[in-house]
Amino acid sequence: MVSLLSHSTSIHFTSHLFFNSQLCQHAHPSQFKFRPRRTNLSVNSLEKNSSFSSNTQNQPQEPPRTLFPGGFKRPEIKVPNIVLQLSSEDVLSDKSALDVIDGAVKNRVGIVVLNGGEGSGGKLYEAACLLKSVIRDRAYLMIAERVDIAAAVNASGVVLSDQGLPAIVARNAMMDSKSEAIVLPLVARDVQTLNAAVNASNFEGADFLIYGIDGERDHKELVSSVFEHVKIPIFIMSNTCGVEKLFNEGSQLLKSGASGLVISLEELKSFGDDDLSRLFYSIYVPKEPKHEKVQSSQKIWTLDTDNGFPGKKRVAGFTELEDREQQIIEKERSVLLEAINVIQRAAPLMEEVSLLIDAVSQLDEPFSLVIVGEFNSGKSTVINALLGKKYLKDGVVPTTNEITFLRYSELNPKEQQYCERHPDGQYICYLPAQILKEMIIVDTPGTNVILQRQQRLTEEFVPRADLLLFVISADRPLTESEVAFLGYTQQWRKKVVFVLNKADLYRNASELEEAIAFVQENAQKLMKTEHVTLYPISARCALEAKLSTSSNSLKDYEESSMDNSHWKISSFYELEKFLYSFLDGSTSMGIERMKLKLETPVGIAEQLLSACQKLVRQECQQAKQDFTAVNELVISVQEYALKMERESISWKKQALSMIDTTQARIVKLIESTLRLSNLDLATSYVFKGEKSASMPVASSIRNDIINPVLSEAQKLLGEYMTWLQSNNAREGRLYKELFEKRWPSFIDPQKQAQLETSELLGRKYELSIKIIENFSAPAASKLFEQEIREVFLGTFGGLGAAGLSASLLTSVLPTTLEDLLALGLCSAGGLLAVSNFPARRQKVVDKVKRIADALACELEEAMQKDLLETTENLENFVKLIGKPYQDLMQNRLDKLLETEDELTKAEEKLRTLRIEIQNLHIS
Ligand SMILES: Nc1nc2c(ncn2[C@@H]2O[C@H](COP(=O)(O)OP(=O)(O)OP(=O)(O)O)[C@@H](O)[C@H]2O)c(=O)[nH]1
Repeated sequence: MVSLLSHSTSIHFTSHLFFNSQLCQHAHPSQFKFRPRRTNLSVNSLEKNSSFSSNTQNQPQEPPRTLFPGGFKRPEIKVPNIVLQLSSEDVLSDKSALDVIDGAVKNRVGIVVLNGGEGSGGKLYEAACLLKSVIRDRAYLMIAERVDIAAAVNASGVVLSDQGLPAIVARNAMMDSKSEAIVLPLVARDVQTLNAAVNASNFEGADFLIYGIDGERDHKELVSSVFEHVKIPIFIMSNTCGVEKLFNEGSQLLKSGASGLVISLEELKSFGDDDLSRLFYSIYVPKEPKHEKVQSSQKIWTLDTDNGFPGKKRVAGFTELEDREQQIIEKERSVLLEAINVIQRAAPLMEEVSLLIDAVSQLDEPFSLVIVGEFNSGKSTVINALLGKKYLKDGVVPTTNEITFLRYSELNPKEQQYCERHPDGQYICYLPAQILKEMIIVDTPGTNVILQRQQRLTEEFVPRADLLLFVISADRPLTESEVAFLGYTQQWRKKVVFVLNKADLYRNASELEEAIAFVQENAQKLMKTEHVTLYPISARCALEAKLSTSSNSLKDYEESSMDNSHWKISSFYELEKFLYSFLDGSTSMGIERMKLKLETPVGIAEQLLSACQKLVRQECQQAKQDFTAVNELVISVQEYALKMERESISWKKQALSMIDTTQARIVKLIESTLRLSNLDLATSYVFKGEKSASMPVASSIRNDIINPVLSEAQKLLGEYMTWLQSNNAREGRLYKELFEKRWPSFIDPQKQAQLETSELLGRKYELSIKIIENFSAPAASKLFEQEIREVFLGTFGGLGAAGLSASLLTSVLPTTLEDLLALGLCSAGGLLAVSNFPARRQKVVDKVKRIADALACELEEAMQKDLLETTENLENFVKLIGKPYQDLMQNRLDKLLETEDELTKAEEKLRTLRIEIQNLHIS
C-alpha cells in the first residue's frame, strides 16, 4: 500500500498518523491544495471520474481535483491499531466516557466504531455528533450500519455487518454526501467466518475487517486460513473476559498477523496506556541482521525502518558506474529535499508531496518494476512466469487486492515465501527468485475494476514506479479505459513496456500480427513516440514450461525454451532477456535502468513544482489584483470629497442668500430711516446728540432682523454640519464594511475594534457655526445706530432751527430727491450740508453691504473649511483602515514573488540534475 505520509513517523501507532480528512475539506483560499475549489461533483460525475471507465472520454472534462486521476485519495489505516467499539448509551449516559475517549484517541486508539445499541436513530445521531466533536480528526469515526448518520456527522465511514448493505452501495452513498471530499470514505465489514472475510476483502473491496472470534478453535482458524487469505487489515473482536487474558490473547493474535484488537469502553478503561504500549511492543522483536533468513513464524516489524521497504538496502548497478551513481544520488537527495521544502512552503496543503518524500526515501532502493494492467489481464501470471513458480494467486475474477512488493530473500528450503504487512500498510513478500536480486517487482490491483479502492491503490503507486510493465490481454487489446490509464501514466512521464498477454488465444500468426500492429500503432500515437516496446507473450504457457523443467533457473529455462521452437515460449524469453539486460549496468539498457531509477523522483518533483508554480502564479495574480483594488479603494475616497464639495454648494447658497436678504432688509430700513423728512429722528439726534436714547431703528435691526436671522443661520449651519457628519459616518462605515467583506481573512479583530467610525468621524471643528455664534447682534445694531446718528449729525448739526423748520415742508414729500428740492428752496444756506445727506446715507448703506459681504465671505470660507476638514477626516480614516490591508497585501505579494522565485530556482536545479542523469554513460 502506498504511504502518503512521512516514513519518519511510520512506527507511531496512533492519531497523528491519520490522514487529516477534515483538513482536506476546509482549504484556506490563499493556500493551495489540489482541492475542489469549485467542484461540486454529483455522484455520477464522481463515478465517472473515479475510474477509467470506458466512457470517460465522452464526459465533459472537469479540471482535475488532485494529481491522482480519480481525484481521490484513499484513507490509510495504520497497523497495528486499536479499535474502540462504543454504543450510543456508552457515550450519552456515561459522563466520564468523553474524557476517556479524548485521552484514548490522543494516544492509542485509531478507529472508533459507534453502534446503535438499543437507542433510536436520534440517540445514535446525538452520540455520533458528540463523538465527532471529541475525536475530531485524530482517529477515524465509523458508524455501524447507518450510512445516513455517518454522512450526516461527517464520519470517516461505516462498518457493515455480514447482512448489511453491499460495500459499494455504502461507499457510493457516503461519497454522494461528501461530494467535496478528497478522501474516499472507509467501508469496513464485521465478519465471523473465513468465507465472509475473503468475500469482503477480495470481492467487495472493504477497507478493513472486524473479525469476531469465539474461543480457541476460531483463533486457530484465524491463524491458519484468514490471515493467509486476507490481505486487508483485520481487527479481532474477542469475547475473552479479563484484562490479563485479553492481553495475552491479543499479543498472540498480533504476532500471528492480526492488525489490532477491538475493545470496549470498559476494557479501555481497565487497560492503561502502558498496557496498550506493552501490547504493541510485545510483537516487535529485535531487527534481524541483514541477509539472514526470515522465519515465517517470526514476523519482523522493525522499529527503525525509515522507508517502505524493510530488508537490505542496496543499489543495483555496474561497478564502474556505482560511484558516479552514488554521487548523483547524493546530489539528487539534497536537490529533492530542497524541492520538498519549497513545495511545502508554497502549497502547505498539497498532500501529493508525500509521493516525493517517499520517492526520496527510496533513492537507495533497488529498481522497481511495476506490473500494471486491467484486472484479469494476467499480471499475476506474468509475474509467476518471471519468477518461475506460482507464487502469486491468479484467477478469472479480480485477485490482487493490495500493492504487493516482491523482494528477494533466501528462505529456508521448506519455505516458499514469507509475506508480511508492513506497519506502513504495504504488503511485502520475500521470495528466493533470481530476478528479485536486482529489482523489486510490484504487483498491483487491476484497473477498470468496480472496486474503487483497488483502482486508487494502483493509480497512487504509478508515480513511484521506475518502469511500468503494462499488461494487455489479447482478448481485448487496448480498451478505452486502458487508453485513459496510459494517459495518466504519461502525466507522470513513465517509461512503459507493453506486454500483449494471452497471445495463445489467437488462432494463427496473422491474427497475432494484426493485434500487434493495432496495439503498436495506437500506443505510438498515445505516447507520441516512434518507438514502443511491445512483447506478445503467453504467460500461462511460459509458466507451464518453466514449471515443467526441474529447475527454474534462467539457464535451464533458456535451454528448454530454445528446444521449444514454439513462439509462445520464445517470445516470453525475449521479454525476460530484455528485463535482464536492463539489470546489467555494463550495457546501454543497464544505464537506461539507472537513469529511469534516478529520474523517478525527479519526475515527481517536476510535476509537483509545476503544479505549485501554476498555483503560485494564480495566487500572485490574485494578490496583485487585490493590492490594486485596495489601493483604488483608498484613493476612491477623493471622489467622495468631490461629490461632497458639489453638494455643499447648495448649502452655501442658502447661507449666503440669508445674508443677502438680511443685508437688503437692513439697507431698506436704513434708507427708510435716513431721510431728511424723518424729522423726529433728526431732531432727536441733532439736539440730544450722543445722549439720545437708543433709536427704534437699531432695536428693529437687532430684534426684527439680525436676531431672527442669526438663529435661522445657526439652525441651517447645524443642519449643514449634521449633513457633513452623517455623510462621513455613513461613508466611513461603508468603507469599513467594504474592506471587511472583500478581504475577510485580513481582519484583525483587535485592531479593528480600535477603529470605530464614530470616534474617528465625530464632530470636531464646526467653524461655520462659530462664525455665526461670534456675530453679535447688539454690536451690529449699535454700529448701525452709530452710523445713522453720525449721518444725521453731519447733515443737520450746522443748520439750526431755520433750516430744520424749512424742512418741515418735506415731511409730506416721499422721496429723497423731493427732500433735496424742498431743502434747496427753503434754505440756500443749508444746501451744501443737506446736499451731502444722500452721499452720507449711501456710505452707511455701503458699510452695511461691506459688513454683510465680509460676513458672507467669512462664512463661506468657514463652511468650506468644515467641509474639507470632514472629508479629510474621512480620507484619513479610510487610509487608516486601509493601511493594514495594504501592508498585508504587499507582504503577501512579496512572499508570493519570493516563493515563485524559489520554485523557479528549484526547477532550474532539477533541470540541471536531469541533464546530469541523462549524461550518465558507460565510460
Ligand atoms: N489463455 C491464457 N490465459 C491466461 C494467460 N495468462 C493468464 N491467464 C489467465 O487469465 C486469468 C487472470 O490471470 P491473473 O494472472 O490472475 O490476472 P491478473 O491481471 O493478475 O488479475 P487481477 O489480479 O485480478 O488484476 C487467469 O485465469 C489466468 O489463468 C495466458 O497467457 N493465456
